Amino acid sequence: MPSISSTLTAAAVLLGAATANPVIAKRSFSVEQVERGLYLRNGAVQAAKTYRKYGVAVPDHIQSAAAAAQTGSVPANPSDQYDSSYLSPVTLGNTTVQLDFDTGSADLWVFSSLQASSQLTGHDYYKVDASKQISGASWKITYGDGSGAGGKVYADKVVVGGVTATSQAVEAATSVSTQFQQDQNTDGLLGLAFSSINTVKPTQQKTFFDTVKASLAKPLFAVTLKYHAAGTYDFGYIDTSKYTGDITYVTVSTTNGFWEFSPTGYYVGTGSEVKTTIDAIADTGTTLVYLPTAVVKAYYAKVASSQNSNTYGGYVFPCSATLPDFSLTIGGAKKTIPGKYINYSPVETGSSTCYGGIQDNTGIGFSILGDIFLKAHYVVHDVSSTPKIGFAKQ
Ligand SMILES: Cc1noc(C)c1CN(C)Cc1cc2n(n1)CCN(c1cc(N)ncn1)C2
Repeated sequence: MPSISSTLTAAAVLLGAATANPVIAKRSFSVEQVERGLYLRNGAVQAAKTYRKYGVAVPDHIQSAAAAAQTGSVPANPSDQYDSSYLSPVTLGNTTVQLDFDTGSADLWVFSSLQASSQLTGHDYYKVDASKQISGASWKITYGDGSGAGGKVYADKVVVGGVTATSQAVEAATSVSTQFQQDQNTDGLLGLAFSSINTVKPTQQKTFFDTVKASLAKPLFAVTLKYHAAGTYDFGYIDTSKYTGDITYVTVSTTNGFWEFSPTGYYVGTGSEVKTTIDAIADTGTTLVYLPTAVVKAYYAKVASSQNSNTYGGYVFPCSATLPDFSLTIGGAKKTIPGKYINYSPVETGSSTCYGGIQDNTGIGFSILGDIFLKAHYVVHDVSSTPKIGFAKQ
């Protein structure tokens, strides 16, 4: 078996012989170096990798630090038969509650012993400990649908799927809006947007992900919401068993505190691409998809007997309708919502008129890719360098 170097030499000679001119022309070229963004990775994990790469025993202190790199997974359970929201178990101090993980907000808040007991019926709630209170801190949040809550702030241990934040800001409610009072499934929210939109005053607090990201094996979380079934939120790792094909990544703008990016076109059913730039956020806390008027009109033009109803406040159609798929172009790749996911629910229990999962974004100021879109994809939220979001088909 010839040595590698002799083979390479022979190849070089052959290559040389292949050119007509016996003197190999001298060419020059330069490679421009581009400074890369900050790579936030778990140092011990990277160091251990390097030792292993060169066959060197990993020192114990690096081994144990790398071993300490956290990963975890928690279920995302539909709150009702229509996937109105998804709930995940979280342990705050020594109480486990069911929280709505919300990539569209940045407050971790929970029903608490600060509320009137009449508001706590049917809920698990956080029993505050005055010794853990963050003195002088308060919070107040209002969501896009007008619901909201407010209260005081405590620093406590928070565990999500085994990932532990030893001291996390826990926002204990003193009051919640009627939408939350009437929803006995939701004990609060865990915000996964950027901490720049956290509402705690006078000192803004970090999200759970911001608190733990440096301790994670990889500074990312992945969302697998499902159609009428339990999915997962994974922290610190990518689970290749949860998707098919490639993950398409796009850089996000964090200017508004959201996972915000711009699809460059859309498809209705088997139609051809309509190229148009759409400013959108990925938002697990929003049930439906909200898109520009023209896009929504083009979609329902292909749904027989659909109408934009003043009575029901949005596009409705016969529950028996066959709905076309809807796709967006993200990072040059076509990302599809199956038509059946776009039949959200009957407008009222027992009605044969159904409410669309795609609605008009008028008045919002941007588009929202809520659960109806997200439940068809494996969605990676990665802050290892410039924040980016990745979509793969489930
Ligand atoms: C939602 C929902 N839909 O049917 C039910 C039941 C619920 C849950 N229930 C009514 C209570 C409720 C209201 C809201 N949520 N939960 C989640 C936070 N909300 C958001 C988040 C966000 N990123 N963007 C807009 N709003 C509003």
